[in-house]
Amino acid sequence: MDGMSLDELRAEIESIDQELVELIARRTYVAETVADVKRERDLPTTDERQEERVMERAGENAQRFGVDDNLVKATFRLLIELNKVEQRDNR
Ligand SMILES: C=C(O[C@@H]1C=C(C(=O)O)C=C[C@H]1O)C(=O)O
Repeated sequence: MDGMSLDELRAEIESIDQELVELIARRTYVAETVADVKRERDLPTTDERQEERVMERAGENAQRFGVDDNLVKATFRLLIELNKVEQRDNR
């Protein structure tokens, strides 16, 4: 990163942002498929134990990569909530 111009650094962020959106789209798509399975089995949208596992993993991965775990956990909290809104809308 050292020695890169402001424009080059911003181009790098733009490319990362695109990857992030692609990953969010993939996560949302899989969660929609999870919702289909739940609907078939008459299971509730929310699974608190699974949410705890996801949040714990998020914290562990944040530490592994040396980023603030509150930031990472807040991001995952939002992703989970958005998925549940989407799952409920599709019921
Ligand atoms: C996707 C699921 O549905 C909900 C959303 C979750 C998520 O976004 O990670 C986790 C648990 C559920 O409350 C699931 O059960 O796996």
